[in-house]
Amino acid sequence: MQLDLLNQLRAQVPLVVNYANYVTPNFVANGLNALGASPIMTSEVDEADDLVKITNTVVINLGTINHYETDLVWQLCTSAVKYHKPIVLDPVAVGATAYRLDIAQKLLQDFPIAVIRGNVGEIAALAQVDWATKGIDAGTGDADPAAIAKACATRYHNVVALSGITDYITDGQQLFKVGNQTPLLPLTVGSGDLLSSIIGAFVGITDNYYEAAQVGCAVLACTGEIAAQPLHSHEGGTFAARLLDKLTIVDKEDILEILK
Ligand SMILES: Nc1ncnc2c1ncn2[C@@H]1O[C@H](COP(=O)(O)OP(=O)(O)O)[C@@H](O)[C@H]1O
Ligand SMILES: Cc1ncsc1CCOP(=O)(O)O
Ligand SMILES: [Mg+2]
Repeated sequence: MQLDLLNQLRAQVPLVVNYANYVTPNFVANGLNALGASPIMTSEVDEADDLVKITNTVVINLGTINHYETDLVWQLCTSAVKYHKPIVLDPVAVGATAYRLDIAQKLLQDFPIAVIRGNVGEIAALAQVDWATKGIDAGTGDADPAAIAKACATRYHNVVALSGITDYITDGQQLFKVGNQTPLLPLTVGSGDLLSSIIGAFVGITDNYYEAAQVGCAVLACTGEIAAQPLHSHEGGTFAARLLDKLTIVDKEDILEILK
């Protein structure tokens, strides 16, 4: 795993344009900023091309997608192709409604999405694997998450980061797992959104999107473990603040010391 990407990120301060949902943008922006990237959220189609021209990456989060903003999303992705900028997709709750699934599938059909980051319910929906999805959460099913992730990456010819108690990162062939975890991460609404944008920041500084996704998952999972260490299982609010504190100072050595 190329953990040197963390030092590279802090040296390069990649700009990450986020089409964010309206629930967690502040947490995502603060998390990116704490890690050393430079976030910008936008909701204006008339500035999309100018923003993408100067960005490292475009992150599309479908958490609160709506028919007023589909033109903005398509413009951000069209400009990303024009300026050869990678796109990361977070298909929030894509299995919950036909509307969300349709939008996600059209995006994947129309644009070369570099990385899809989602929980198992979301990735299963895109891979068309049976799974009982539950809104924004992972839901339940029998299929093997690693196989679901591989099926999704193979279908869309990209990298998939399937997050969960273990994170599975795959390009359809290779598979990498991150075993570090704390229950306080899934307890924090927005931790998945932040993970997608952190992966976006790493994708913005290397052409090896498979490596970038591995490092993004390892950084959040390990920093989460470090932040959670002194806390009780109900202290999600304190955890979110401590996570931002630790993202500011976590380094390659901290991660290598505990990486599982
Ligand atoms: N059951 C779990 N136990 C511990 N960590 C988890 C669990 N599920 C997800 N995570 C971690 O929480 C973070 C957010 O992932 P996840 O909750 O899967 O995304 P989302 O919020 O989009 O559903 C990731 O770092 C992931 O590794
Ligand atoms: C609750 C909610 N509703 C639409 S987006 C969103 C936040 C999802 O955040 P995450 O996927 O990181 O838990
Ligand atoms: Mg999510």
